[in-house]
Amino acid sequence: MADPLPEALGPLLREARARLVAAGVGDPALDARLIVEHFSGTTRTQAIADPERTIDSNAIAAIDAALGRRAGGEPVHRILGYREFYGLRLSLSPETLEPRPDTETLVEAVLPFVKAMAAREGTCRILDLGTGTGAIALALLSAVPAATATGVDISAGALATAARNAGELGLGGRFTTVQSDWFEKVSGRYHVIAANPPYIPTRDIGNLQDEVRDFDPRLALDGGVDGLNPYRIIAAEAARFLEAESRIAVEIGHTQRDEVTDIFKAAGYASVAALRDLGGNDRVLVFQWG
Ligand SMILES: C[S@@+](CC[C@H](N)C(=O)[O-])C[C@H]1O[C@@H](n2cnc3c(N)ncnc32)[C@H](O)[C@@H]1O
Repeated sequence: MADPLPEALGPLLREARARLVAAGVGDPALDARLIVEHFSGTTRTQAIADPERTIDSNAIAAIDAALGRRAGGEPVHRILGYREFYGLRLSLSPETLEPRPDTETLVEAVLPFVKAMAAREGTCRILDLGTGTGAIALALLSAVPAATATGVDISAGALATAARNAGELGLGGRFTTVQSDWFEKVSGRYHVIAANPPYIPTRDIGNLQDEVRDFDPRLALDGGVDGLNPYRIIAAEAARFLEAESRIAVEIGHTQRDEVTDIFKAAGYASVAALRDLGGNDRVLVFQWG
């Protein structure tokens, strides 16, 4: 059994880190800091300025349990219950994918268009297909006060989390949710459709990192036999829900650029942009309709 954790903040952080190092965790210093700060309600500045500060026993017990979970392989943001995305704190639930920094590339890709549409038309209607935590829609709404968004997901649990996130961020008045199998229950027309659909081929799910395979919902990962099924459905049906001069932007797996481009071009869309993520991988494709 591990030694009891120290009560003073500085030594507590050091011991937390040592436990995660011993467990072989990838970024032990960062994860130890996130866990200690979250459960003790302290900040990085306090750890530097006041390392002798005493942490109460309830917080120590919570940190102890959280370190055990992290050492056992649970992703740190699942333990904290939230993840930052585009500067927004988004709550997670078992039904939601953890939003990833790569997906911020999609937000950046359509943001200028959303801003321009809102300036020209007084609004910009956004449809976020497979919204999960609401990450993409809420990031765009937070940046463009005149925009509105509809978040679609097949998972009722994900939509409940997205609606809660919208409310907590003060964006609930401009965000609605629709439980739907892609476009089945969707109505209206939109200036922007954004989607980060499941795109992992079914046979590759077993080879994903443990933290992804065991903790992100399978519904958020599995894109069918070749990983491209959701793109085929979206490309075939989106036109009926798009305004003239609109945009559709999709996140892709890093090897899928040509295949997904072909799917959208064959359905009548024109390619507008292809963007790479911070790691230099192909990540986002933007198409125009009309
Ligand atoms: C890769 S996750 C993306 C979540 C979020 N948009 C993000 O970027 O973090 C894909 C999402 O699509 C949803 N989904 C899967 N199949 C769907 C379907 N047939 N219709 C609607 N949503 C679906 C999943 O529940 C999941 O929330």
